[in-house]
Amino acid sequence: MNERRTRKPSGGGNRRPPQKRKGPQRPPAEDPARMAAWDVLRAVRERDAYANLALPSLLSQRRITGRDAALATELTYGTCRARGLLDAIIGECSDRALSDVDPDLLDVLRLGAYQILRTRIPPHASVASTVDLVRGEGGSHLAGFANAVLRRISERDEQQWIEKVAPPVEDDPVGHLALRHAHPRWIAQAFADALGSTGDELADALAADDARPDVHLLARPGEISADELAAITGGEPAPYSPYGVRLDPGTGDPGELEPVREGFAVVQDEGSQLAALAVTRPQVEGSDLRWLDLCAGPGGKANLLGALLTVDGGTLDAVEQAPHRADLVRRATEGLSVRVRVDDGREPDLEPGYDRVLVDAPCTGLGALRRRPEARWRRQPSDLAELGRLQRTLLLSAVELTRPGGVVGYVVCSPHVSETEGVVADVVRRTGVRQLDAREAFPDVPDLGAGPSVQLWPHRHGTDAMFCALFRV
Ligand SMILES: C[S@@+](CC[C@H](N)C(=O)[O-])C[C@H]1O[C@@H](n2cnc3c(N)ncnc32)[C@H](O)[C@@H]1O
Repeated sequence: MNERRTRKPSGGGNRRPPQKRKGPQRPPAEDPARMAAWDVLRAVRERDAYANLALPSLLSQRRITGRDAALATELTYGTCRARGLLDAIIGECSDRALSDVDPDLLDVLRLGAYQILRTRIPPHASVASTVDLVRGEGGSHLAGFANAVLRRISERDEQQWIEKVAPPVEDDPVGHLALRHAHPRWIAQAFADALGSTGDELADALAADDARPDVHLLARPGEISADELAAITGGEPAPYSPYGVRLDPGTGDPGELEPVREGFAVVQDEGSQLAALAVTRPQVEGSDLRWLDLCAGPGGKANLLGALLTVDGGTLDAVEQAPHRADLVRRATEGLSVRVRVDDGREPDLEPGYDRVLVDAPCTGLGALRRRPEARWRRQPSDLAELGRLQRTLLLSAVELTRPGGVVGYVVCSPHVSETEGVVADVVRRTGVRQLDAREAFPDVPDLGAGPSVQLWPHRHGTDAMFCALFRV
């Protein structure tokens, strides 16, 4: 093998870093798609920006549309998702530790590596276009470093790199699958614990979690039926939610659809619809017109519950601690019989005696990683302890606020057992509240496991990984 090609290139650390770019205001470059992707990667790293908010706003500021916008989207989201896998491979191809490589340069190497390994762009074009970016921003010596690293990466395809850098599946199945599907190990382990699998099902779950999710709409009850909405939007009725519509992947921006602009429909994952509906399913004796949503912002489930209750003549109280998120709830539930309150759900200033209470608790969001490309690399296991305390306290508060015979639903968008079964077991032990078989509240949904709680999964149900437990007070 050619010695120059096998020698690990060094660079970045002691040399002049790429000039700081001036952010979104700078004029579009010759390669607007890649430049936009690079700028968003930097905003994610430096400012903790959300890629799925930063990118659309930057595309619109720079008037990037059509194929360039599609390419920028693919490169930005794909690179954010695959970061851990890309870093492992880049690390193999550089003689410097990644921590010694200038962070801007590392971002562009990730962008180049992603193109080489996970797109149909020919490897030589991926290398050349990335090196051009570096040359334009950082000068020729850094371009040389980038060229050497990326050319080494292009000597193998993704499968071959995984075989080289991942731990052997026989020694460490979770570690192997985590790297193969570009997830942090602790998250792959959390999925494995929840599924009871370190084999094929874990691989399916991680693969589905690494894919672009379908977009679902909620047809607002009382406004439009799912069949009508599907006919207007060209989507199809969702498999399980009577109010859900699954959009065709080529539909474009769902916010531009007429029924969404006019407020007859909103974007909402089918799993969220099912979890909200589950709280309405168990029978309660006597009055059933006073419901509470204890963690309501930004108002997705309050919208569905409020619409159902408005049709029946009841009222939903929607509590949200953050004022700006309470505003979102107000907007989402305009025209419905919903009272929005800014309050702390742990000790709200409310009259107890609700017929149904939903606790859609703050959580790690490990069940919706598909929707936030960078989220899997930002979350930390240390987030769990504080969230766990909050989740327990909110669920205990919900039990206190519910009348005897009423129903409480505990929902999190996470399969992590410490946020799901751990919280449920603790609250059942402390209060003696009776857990219901939540599977009965998900009619016609297959593969719900042994119960009594329900855990939805992208690979089984095509939804986010929502967890739902139901209780009778
Ligand atoms: C998972 S989100 C709820 C999503 C919402 N149910 C929906 O479907 O759109 C959790 C919400 O709880 C809010 N929250 C956090 N701590 C709270 C507290 N102590 N009391 C009330 N709300 C709280 C957060 O600001 C966040 O908006």
